Amino acid sequence: MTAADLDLPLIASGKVRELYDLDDRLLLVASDRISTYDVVHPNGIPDKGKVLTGISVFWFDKTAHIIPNHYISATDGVPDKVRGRAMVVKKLTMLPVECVVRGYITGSGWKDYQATGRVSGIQLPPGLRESEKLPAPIFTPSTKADEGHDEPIDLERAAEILGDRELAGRLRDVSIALYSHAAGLAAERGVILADTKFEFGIDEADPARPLVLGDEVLTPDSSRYWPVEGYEPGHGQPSFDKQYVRDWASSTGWDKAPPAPEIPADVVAGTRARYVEAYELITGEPFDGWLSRTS
Ligand SMILES: N#Cc1c(N)ncnc1-c1cnn(Cc2cccc(F)c2)c1
Repeated sequence: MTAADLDLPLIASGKVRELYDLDDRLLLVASDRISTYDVVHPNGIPDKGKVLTGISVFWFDKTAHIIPNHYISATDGVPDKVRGRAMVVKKLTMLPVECVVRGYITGSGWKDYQATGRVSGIQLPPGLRESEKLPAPIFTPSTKADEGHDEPIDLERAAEILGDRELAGRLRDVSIALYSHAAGLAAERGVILADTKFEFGIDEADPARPLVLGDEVLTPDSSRYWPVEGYEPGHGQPSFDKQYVRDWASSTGWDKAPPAPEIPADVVAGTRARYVEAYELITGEPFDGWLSRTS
């Protein structure tokens, strides 16, 4: 699968997203590409990009009272070719720290905890089980790696990288406030928000140089969502959106090294259904509503 190939200057491209230049703004495009075990499959999931964009727009609206964000529009200025899966956003000076908040101990955090009893330098109580809810959400920042995985850092190192101890503390406080608010709303809808990653920037176009929430926000690609039904500490939890395709990938005997296998039509359809279900559970709205609002 290729990038959206728009007649716009491409600024950046990730595994599943592209960023285009609109002079004083940017166009953030979510593709239908899907990666499992950090490898992108040759065929995508129809409407995945639209689901993730719709979820971001939902959360930008629900969190704007906590911190301003870069979202401008999902219609005005969006080329027809990517309508519904692209956002016009403010051009920010992005901060070089990934702001991860964990409400549950899992993934790389679980591995660090098993090895050291700590995550990103934060001492946790002994005896926690995998996937257990933490006594309180923790801020576990990481550096942005160009290749490979981001490196976990503690708050002091984040302050050094930012060159601003107060800003590091603000990123921690705002990230935890955003996570806690979103986790509360998700819980009301029967979904556990286990952890998430925020990215922030400075809006230099504003004389006040405010801190602004950027990137995608609280999507299944930047977060771990688990169904409350069946939640059980002591082992890994099924990913709300990707478990279906991960289970298939594991059943094929694929060694998880590139190239990733082509996803069969039935697994594509089942995965699309999980993404649409995630949109409707998280937002409380029918997915068709997003498509009609942006078509
Ligand atoms: N969001 C945002 C943003 C902004 N509002 N202003 C300036 N820069 C960025 C920006 C730069 N890199 N990224 C990550 C990224 C996102 C999407 C696709 C990619 F390839 C890479 C985000």
